[in-house]
Amino acid sequence: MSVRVVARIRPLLEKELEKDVIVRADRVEDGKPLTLVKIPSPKNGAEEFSFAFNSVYEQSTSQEELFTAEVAPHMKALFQGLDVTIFAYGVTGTGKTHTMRGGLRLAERGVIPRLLSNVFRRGKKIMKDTNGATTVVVALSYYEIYNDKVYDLLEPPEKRTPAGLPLREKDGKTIVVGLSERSCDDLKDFERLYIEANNNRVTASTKLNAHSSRSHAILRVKVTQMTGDTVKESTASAIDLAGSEDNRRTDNGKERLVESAAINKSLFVLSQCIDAISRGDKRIPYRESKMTRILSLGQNNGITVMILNLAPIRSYHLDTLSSLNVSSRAKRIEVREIENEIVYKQPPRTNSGLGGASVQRQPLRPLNNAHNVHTGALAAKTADKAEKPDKPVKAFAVYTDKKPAAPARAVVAPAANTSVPRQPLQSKRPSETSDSLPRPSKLARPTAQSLLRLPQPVNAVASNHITITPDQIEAMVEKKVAEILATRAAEAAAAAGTAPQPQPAPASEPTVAATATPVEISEEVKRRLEALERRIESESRGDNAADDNRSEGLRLLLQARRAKEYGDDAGALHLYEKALPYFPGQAKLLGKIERLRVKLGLAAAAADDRKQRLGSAEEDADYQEGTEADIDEDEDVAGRSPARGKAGKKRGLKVKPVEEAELDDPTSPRVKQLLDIVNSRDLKLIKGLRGFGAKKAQDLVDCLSLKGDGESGQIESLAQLRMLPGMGGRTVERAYEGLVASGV
Ligand SMILES: Nc1ncnc2c1ncn2[C@@H]1O[C@H](COP(=O)(O)OP(=O)(O)OP(=O)(O)O)[C@@H](O)[C@H]1O
Repeated sequence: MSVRVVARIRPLLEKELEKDVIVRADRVEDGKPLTLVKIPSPKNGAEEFSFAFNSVYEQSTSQEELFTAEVAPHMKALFQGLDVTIFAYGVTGTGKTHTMRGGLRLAERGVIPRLLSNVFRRGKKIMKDTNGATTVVVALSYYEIYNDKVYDLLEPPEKRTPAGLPLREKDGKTIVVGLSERSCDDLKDFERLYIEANNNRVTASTKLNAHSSRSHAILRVKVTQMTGDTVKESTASAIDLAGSEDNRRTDNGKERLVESAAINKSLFVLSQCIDAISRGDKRIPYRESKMTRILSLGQNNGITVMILNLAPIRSYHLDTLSSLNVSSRAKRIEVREIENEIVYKQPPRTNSGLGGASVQRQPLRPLNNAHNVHTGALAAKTADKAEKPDKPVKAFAVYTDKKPAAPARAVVAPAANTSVPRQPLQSKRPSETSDSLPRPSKLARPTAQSLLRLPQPVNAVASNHITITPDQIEAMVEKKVAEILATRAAEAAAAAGTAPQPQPAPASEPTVAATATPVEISEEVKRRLEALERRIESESRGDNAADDNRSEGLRLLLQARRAKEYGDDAGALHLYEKALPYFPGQAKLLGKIERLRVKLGLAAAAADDRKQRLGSAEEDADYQEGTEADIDEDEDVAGRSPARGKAGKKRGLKVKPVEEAELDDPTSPRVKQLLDIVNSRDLKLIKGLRGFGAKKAQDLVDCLSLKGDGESGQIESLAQLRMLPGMGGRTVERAYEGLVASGV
């Protein structure tokens, strides 16, 4: 299966104002097609996020242009036996129904009527070209998923049962039991059926959209080609998903809230599936909602086009960012398309009810790299034809266009946060390099520069690797530490009513200031340097995963926020904790974690943790400022919540902070004990580690089992453990501290 992800920005509606437009389409460079969506940071309007897609369609794009570019190229594939799925995703009121169904006027017709028109035309042509030797039959099924129940839209509403139609797994496929199917001879037939069926669809008025679709609508167009004894069957599915919405913005009543919770939950599961697939997880949670079960993203074969609908205005800001993040993950899903097999009439092929998955599902094979390319021969061919000479960018990236803050400093060249594209590596596969479009660089872990909050160099955009030397790092760290210690000393002196300490050395002198004792400084410097070296070391390993860290962190935060909205506090906590390594020491994030832990009755550990973390959090707060960990709504961590009070009281429980050297000593009994537990791959034992919930433990076991059973499958050191997906420094430290505290 290949997934092509495109974005469409809808025009302004009546009453919407040009001055509120914040979303725009852009290109990587002049002369290239539109492939970027740009949107300002909600925290800092001067900073802009960019999301890259296979294609971006701006406000003025007509229905015909979208269809011609995104759907028409796959019609040939449909008749060659590939399943084609087109789905519209986005917040309510962003134009999904307009895109899929469209208006009544000819020019306003959306993807669905155009697709049907194309299918009938091609079908007739095939029959004519083969002098009737091949017969093409088109059949429709159309149903909706409303409040996680499936209803047949081709049947009158009175026939609906409260429980809806059941789903069943059969031969590895999900089928809707009892779904009707109508054969359809021409466009007129289709229009009659479709209009009638749409009257059965649940829509309602919300504050955001007067005719909001409250259900996911799935139209399956089954194309059966019969030549002699052979039958080739393929399905085009067009899916108009219900809009995700923020209930705080909709003033929804009880009924709407229930609907909305069901919609949001299924879309949340969809985003989790997309994430799981793009991470290469073995377990894809698609069974957790009917919509994802039916959509079978990650299970089906063929071609998928995901159209992300976006509203251009400010009132959708956070929702738009959230959708952009989800679709960005979808863009990384890439597996080979498989043509549906040809079957022979004897015995005749049974109708699947779902139509689409007429062959056994083939599990997704995610790409090892983070690029989305059409590797399938067919897709490559269509892509070549459709996209030459301006093939859309093949890589997905999220990055900010931070404006240079200060004059250039020659010493440091930043690794990321640039809007200037990076040249593709020569070693890449031809399909990745052939489009010759440069790939914009992504946000990575904080660079040495950002860690120290040095001014951005003017020439930042021209560079994409670290050129900082160890001596320079040392000088900078020492300078920064000296400044911090001096400030603290001054504050302490002021608080104690003693004379103020001297100010730190001027910025031009990257040496230790004379405000703290040499012993204090060298220990502090050593600790910071080691931490910094580890970070730089992992960064300079240069793997693509590190390159994605920031966007991964953002994604986790957005997911956590959603989980919280659904009342899934445990899930939210887990996701916030997973996000923490990407925003180490981020005060607000720590606050959210702490509050959730308290809420979930994990107060003691929260207090413990908080105290452990605060030391570095306070120091790090300045360079972390403005990271997207702040993206959501909660008040500052230093806040006055009862949680903090409670946590504060339990501080006596804190164990002695772990020395870094201790953690890196493989002969330390605790380190050995922790490694033994990890290497046992025993879920129960791992779950018993501090900071490990069921999910994290399962993730670790899954990850270890991927490494195999041989010697190489063993984790030899905590440094190695830290590098595993989902682990990170804090997790390992906490697990270690837990063992120390329990004194086992
Ligand atoms: N490309 C477009 N051109 C003109 N009007 C558009 C376009 N896209 C959307 N609209 C208009 O915007 C409004 C909202 O669109 P639509 O109902 O399709 O949103 P939706 O995403 O399907 O919302 P929901 O999820 O609530 O069903 C409609 O009035 C629609 O006509």
